[in-house]
Amino acid sequence: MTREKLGREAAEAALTGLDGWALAADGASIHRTFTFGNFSEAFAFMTRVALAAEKMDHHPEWSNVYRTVDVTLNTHDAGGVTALDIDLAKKMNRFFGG
Ligand SMILES: C[C@H](O)[C@H](O)[C@H]1CNC2=NC(N)=NC(=O)C2=N1
Repeated sequence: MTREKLGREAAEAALTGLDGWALAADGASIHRTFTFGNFSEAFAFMTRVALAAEKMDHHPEWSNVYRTVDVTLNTHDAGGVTALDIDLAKKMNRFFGG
């Protein structure tokens, strides 16, 4: 099940090969900071992610300052990290990579 909470080891294993993402100290969320060339690039990324997130019905907790976007992902119902978070993190990395 995609909404099944991943334990610390499973979450860490899922993050290997996912550039830039780290598990929070409490194991309940994953984080990445994306840095762009300028604000327009950062906002374009957020727009693409927002549309994908809405389709998934899975939404990032994020903030944007100028050309950086800080992202936290978790699954509220599960109270931690699930495959949905890993899927959204992968999509973000793909959008970031071009
Ligand atoms: C009802 C709706 O499916 C839920 O509230 C969705 C919406 N977006 C969500 N986004 C995230 N990140 N975690 C969730 O658990 C979540 N739940």
